[in-house]
Amino acid sequence: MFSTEFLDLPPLQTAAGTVHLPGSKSISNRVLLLAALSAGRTTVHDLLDSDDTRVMLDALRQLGCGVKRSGSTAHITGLDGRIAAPGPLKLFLGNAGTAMRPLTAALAVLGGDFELDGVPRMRERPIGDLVDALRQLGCSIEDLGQPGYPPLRIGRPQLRLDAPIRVRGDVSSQFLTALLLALPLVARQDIVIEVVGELISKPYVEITLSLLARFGVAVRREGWQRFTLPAGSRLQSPGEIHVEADASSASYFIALGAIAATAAPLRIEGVGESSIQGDIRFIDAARQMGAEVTSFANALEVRRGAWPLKAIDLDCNHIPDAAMTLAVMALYADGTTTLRNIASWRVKETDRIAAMAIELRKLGAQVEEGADFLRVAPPARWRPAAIHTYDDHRVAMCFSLAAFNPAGVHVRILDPRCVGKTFPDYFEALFDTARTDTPHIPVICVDGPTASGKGTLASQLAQTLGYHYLDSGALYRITGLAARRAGLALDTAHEQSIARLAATLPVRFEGERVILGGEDVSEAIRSEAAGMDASQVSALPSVRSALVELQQSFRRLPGLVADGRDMGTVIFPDAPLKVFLTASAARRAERRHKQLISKGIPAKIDVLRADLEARDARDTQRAVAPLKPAQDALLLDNSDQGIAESVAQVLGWWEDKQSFRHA
Ligand SMILES: Nc1ncnc2c1ncn2[C@@H]1O[C@H](COP(=O)(O)OP(=O)(O)O)[C@@H](O)[C@H]1O
Ligand SMILES: Nc1ccn([C@@H]2O[C@H](COP(=O)(O)OP(=O)(O)O)[C@@H](O)[C@H]2O)c(=O)n1
Repeated sequence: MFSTEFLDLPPLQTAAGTVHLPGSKSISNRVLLLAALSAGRTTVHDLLDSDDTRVMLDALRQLGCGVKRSGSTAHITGLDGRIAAPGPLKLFLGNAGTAMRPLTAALAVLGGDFELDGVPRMRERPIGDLVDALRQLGCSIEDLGQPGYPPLRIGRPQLRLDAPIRVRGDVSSQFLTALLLALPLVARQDIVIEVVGELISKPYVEITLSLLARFGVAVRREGWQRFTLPAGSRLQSPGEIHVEADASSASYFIALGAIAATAAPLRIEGVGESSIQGDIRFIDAARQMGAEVTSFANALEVRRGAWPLKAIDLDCNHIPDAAMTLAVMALYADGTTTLRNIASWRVKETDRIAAMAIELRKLGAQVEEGADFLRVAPPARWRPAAIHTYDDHRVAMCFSLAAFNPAGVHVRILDPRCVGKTFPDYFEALFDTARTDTPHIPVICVDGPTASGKGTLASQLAQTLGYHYLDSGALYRITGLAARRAGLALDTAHEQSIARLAATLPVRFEGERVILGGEDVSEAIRSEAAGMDASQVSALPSVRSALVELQQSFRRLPGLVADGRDMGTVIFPDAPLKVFLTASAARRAERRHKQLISKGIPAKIDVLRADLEARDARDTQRAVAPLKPAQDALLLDNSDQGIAESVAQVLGWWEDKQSFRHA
């Protein structure tokens, strides 16, 4: 997840490959409970890994259900309607409404001695309407705290199933869902549920009904008011079941395919067109705009069809969340797009109609907004923009698609971490599938002599910007180490052998750790001796060229900060910002001394200074890629600067180069 203040998207051009969407939370927890209550063993694929699903799995284990989990797959051995561990048992359900409500209903009709509780916030979330409905049925439920709220104690019921059960539908559809999931357990006769008040969130009840059907229970429905569980209903495992990905999350990648999958389709795994989620109908709208969508059992393939996209005029009431993505697709259309019947946008995470209008205008679009519509005409001239995201994950995700604009203007997404609500790795998934010509991928180079603070500065810049980081010195250090271990003297006589080693280094970077052939060498390469060895191998021209490609391969979306000696002069000559960092020899020796002592490595300041001057001399005098500022480098002497000051200075230079500074 990107937790930076902002994320700059360079111009993106095409899209390809495969994206795996995270599973839907509401489907995950329903499937787990149904699998646990049914007869037979169920393999659940693509389960969402989140707090709420972990809570549900723990509770099911406590109830004696067989649960085996490996990665995103879970094997559940169902209880076949009988609770193996009827208590006394205390179940802690965190803040998971999708666990608390249906478990309360299921345990209450089956009976036992259970106490259900959660975090303090859970004790503030109402459950009284469900409890009332269950009591009408003859369930024994005691309020242990404030009436109508958890914690609850559940005892043994005296079930009366002949009269219709009345449940309120206008507070939360989860109460109805809980009854629908639980009552098949006791359907010795037809059981009727009547909804009081206008049922909200109907698509979620659709999901419940559709999952019940997968588990062998066909609920009869009269409108949204009356539901009947037929006598003899029994939950039966379907064997295997896939948890669908969130269909509204899919919308960003369906749009991505429509806009940018020009050579081959973009594959979206986790959801197919036969999805039980209402938002999947986004596909129809995308097709109307020109997308070519092929659907598979649990995947979609999308490619660009009509281009430019076709403007549409659409009632979006049935896809309120996913429709926001259409507003950004409209930027690429051949005319004016109108999205109607979207009044609910005004009361979501933010006033989404207003937010979309403001941000689309920043990019140069002409936008008209009404109480319940949005009309978008594509920009005559695209403008770079810093997109405000209003703590709304969907604003952040859909505006990322503006980075494909044909003018190649940059797009800045402010507060990108807001995507965490539904899709924490959204931007990672985007960067995995988006393609752009290498020169578009920004690189900041930080070159300079040893102990000037390059590594410190470069890694902090990378962290602030959410960019990748290349410590090129580490590659020379690793080469030096590998050569030593191979028994090679680090001289010209062995240049070709060392170069061959360098070209095939089995090296992996795992965060701060450096792994060479399975061994963690992060410490070993940091010694001063390893630095001297690095300096020697780095003077060998064949070794330098052997490492060029590896270094350039670090230039990946969304950008790179690279530190070394020749980043700006040789490896990334086209980098938009090059910094040459220096400090006096005395200051550098002091810094290195402090650094080594703090790591418990003994060191003498005058020896360090002599070493670093020797290294400076070798680095600056070697024939190939000597240490020197690139012609277009900005010089920074940080002898009298603290770290934060150097970082701020360079970030200031970077901002000066950004076109949307004043956007
Ligand atoms: N501007 C600075 N002011 C003071 N100390 C610094 C500054 N930049 C870096 N340092 C310290 O100097 C030491 C060497 O920095 P490092 O980033 O390892 O240098 P390099 O990568 O250039 O060899 C580190 O302990 C770091 O904390
Ligand atoms: N791009 C680079 C990076 C490092 N090097 C060499 O590799 C050695 C170790 O690099 P480093 O950046 O880890 O060293 P320090 O600056 O931290 O001492 C340097 O002394 C340089 O001789 C290089 O030649 N070119």
